[in-house]
Parts: sequence; structure tokens; C-alpha cells
Amino acid sequence: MSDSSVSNPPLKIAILGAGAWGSALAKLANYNGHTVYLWSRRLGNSLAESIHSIDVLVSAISMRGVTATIDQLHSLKLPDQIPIVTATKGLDPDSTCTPSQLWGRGFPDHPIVVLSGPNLSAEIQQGLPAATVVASEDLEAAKIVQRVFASNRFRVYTSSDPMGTELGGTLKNVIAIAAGVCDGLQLGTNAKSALLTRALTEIIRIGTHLGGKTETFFGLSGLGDMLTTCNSALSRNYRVGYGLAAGKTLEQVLTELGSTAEGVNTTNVLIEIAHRERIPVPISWQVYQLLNHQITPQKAVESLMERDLKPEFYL
Ligand SMILES: NC(=O)c1ccc[n+]([C@@H]2O[C@H](COP(=O)([O-])OP(=O)(O)OC[C@H]3O[C@@H](n4cnc5c(N)ncnc54)[C@H](O)[C@@H]3O)[C@@H](O)[C@H]2O)c1
Ligand SMILES: O=P(O)(O)OC[C@H](O)CO
Repeated sequence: MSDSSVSNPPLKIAILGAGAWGSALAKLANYNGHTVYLWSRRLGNSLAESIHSIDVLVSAISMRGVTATIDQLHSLKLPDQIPIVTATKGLDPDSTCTPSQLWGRGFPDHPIVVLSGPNLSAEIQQGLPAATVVASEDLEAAKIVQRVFASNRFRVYTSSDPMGTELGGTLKNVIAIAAGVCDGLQLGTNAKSALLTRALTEIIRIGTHLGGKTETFFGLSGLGDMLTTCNSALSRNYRVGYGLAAGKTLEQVLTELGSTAEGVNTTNVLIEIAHRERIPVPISWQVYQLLNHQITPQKAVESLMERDLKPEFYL
């Protein structure tokens, strides 16, 4: 039997963000025998000490904290050329950039690796089996990160399409809100299948326009994550839609949630991008209007059903 610690030596990993996802990632890296320094503003530990002589930096900060964290790291000394892994699923409202674009601009000498997939943290904390994707233009860096997290309970695939991998995980949050509305209104299985299938077409349209590859959106970080997030009450984005369908206000739902639902901000940024780039996004547009108090859930369904008739695909 081979000794995996020889081929996979223990590394020092800093994980920034000790929320639901950062804590689950820390557990996965610990399980493989790596030394993990979990940092968060709330824990009050020192960021400088957490990143001292590390081999890999992982960010599991929610979108609203990414720029501030990059700025904070700039004043510190990050070990040369270590991979930076971003596990955030969001879009920056100021620049409309993805987190990996922000990290790439902030640290151009470091390989940037995107980690994204169907990964509900509560299931991973229970040790249930799951799979994910680590994507980078630097395949060696992706392989290092693959070895950090891969185990008999977490299967990690590499990819050379960071943009597609990141956008799949980010854009599905908008669709998860729509799926929560669909289930909350009890529209049935046919409606749910129609919603998710047309949503995938919409995600591919916008995702490929922004640089992702079509195949990636059919993979774990695209379709895979959409199926997970749109079908589980563990998903916070799904719960936002479900709550709105029950007649709650967005403010009420978010207060009850008490945790990050990235789809709300992502919808607003996505609509800004779609308007700017003239990309049709009919489902996301209904989610946008719903979140911004412009329509009811019932009216959103009617609007989608009454759109102009057209072919499914322009073959
Ligand atoms: N929870 C999951 O199942 C899951 C799975 C995959 C990806 N994600 C993604 O990971 C990210 C984090 O999600 P989460 O579930 O851990 O959220 P969370 O609300 O549990 O934790 C968010 C973390 O970000 C930190 N943070 C927020 N603003 C900050 C700021 N200004 N400066 C520094 N730190 C700040 C918080 O302190 C906390 O540690 C999100 O983008 C989410 O979409 C979550
Ligand atoms: O709880 P959500 O909706 O943020 O979803 C968590 C993960 O993104 C699922 O892969």
C-alpha cells in the first residue's frame, strides 16, 4: 500500500473567512493532515500571523468582504508565488468583476485557482460524499490545490477554465432564487424542469459571453451546482425565493436567514452586465424585478409564460 503522505506532504494552508464554507474547507484540509490557519475578522486573530510561511492561501470570504481583504493583504507580506484559491460565489458591485478577477489584479504574480462545485457546507461538515472543481490557467497550481482537498469523501477535478467554473457557481444562485419561488408556489415538476433547463441556456449565454467555455457549464460547477442549489432547502438562495413565494418581504427573509445569500447582490450586478452587454436574460430579469419590489412572484411566472413564442434553439 502506498503512503499518501509521501506523495501528498502536509502543507500550511491559510483559510480566510471562518463562516460556513471556510469552516467546511478547513475540515477537509485538516482531514488530509494539512496544518490550517483559519482567519476571520470576527475571530480576532492576526492576519499577518495566519499567512506567515504558508504554502496555499484560500479565500472563503463573502463577496462584500473580498476587496477589503485584498487591500488588507497588500500591506502584509504574502509568501512569493503561492497559489491563491478563491471559493467565493459572487460578483463585485463596484467593478462587476468576479472574485478571481479581483484576486488576479491584486496579486498578478500569484497563480489564481477557482474552487467551485455542488458543495452545500452542511453536508460536507457531516462527511457526506461530494465533488468539486479546481480551475486555473496554471494547471500545476490547480493540481496542488486538488491534492490539498481531495479525499475519499471529497472528489476534486481540475479544469483549465477558471472563468466558466466561477460563473457557473455564481450565476446559479440567481436561478436558485427562481427555483425557490417555483417550489414555494407549488408550480409542479414540469414547471421546475422547464425553469432549470431554460436557466441553463441563459447561464451559458451570459457565461460564454464573459469568457467561460460551454462544456464547463454542463459540468459540476455549472449544471451540477444548479441541481444542488435549486433542489435543497439547505441552500440559502433557494430559501430566499421560497420565502418570497410565501409572501414574506426580502428584508424579512434575509433577517430570518442570518447568513450570506449571494444571489441577491449577484442578480443586481448580473442585470447591470446584461444591460451593458445587451444579453437577453429573461429569467434573471424576473428575479431582479421580484427582489427590487417591482412585481409579485405570480406576476413573474405570468411574464415568463407569456413571452413571444420562439424556437427552443436556433439550429
Ligand atoms: N456555505 C456554503 O455551502 C458555500 C458553499 C460554496 C461556496 N460558498 C460561498 O462562499 C462564500 C462565503 O459563504 P459562507 O457560507 O461561508 O458565508 P458566511 O456568511 O457563513 O461567512 C462569510 C464570511 O465572510 C467574512 N466576511 C464578510 N465580510 C467581510 C469583510 N468585509 N471583511 C472580511 N471578512 C468578511 C465573514 O466574517 C465570514 O467569515 C460565499 O460567496 C458563498 O457563496 C458557500
Ligand atoms: O446556500 P447557498 O445557496 O449559498 O449555496 C451554497 C453552495 O453554493 C452550494 O453549492
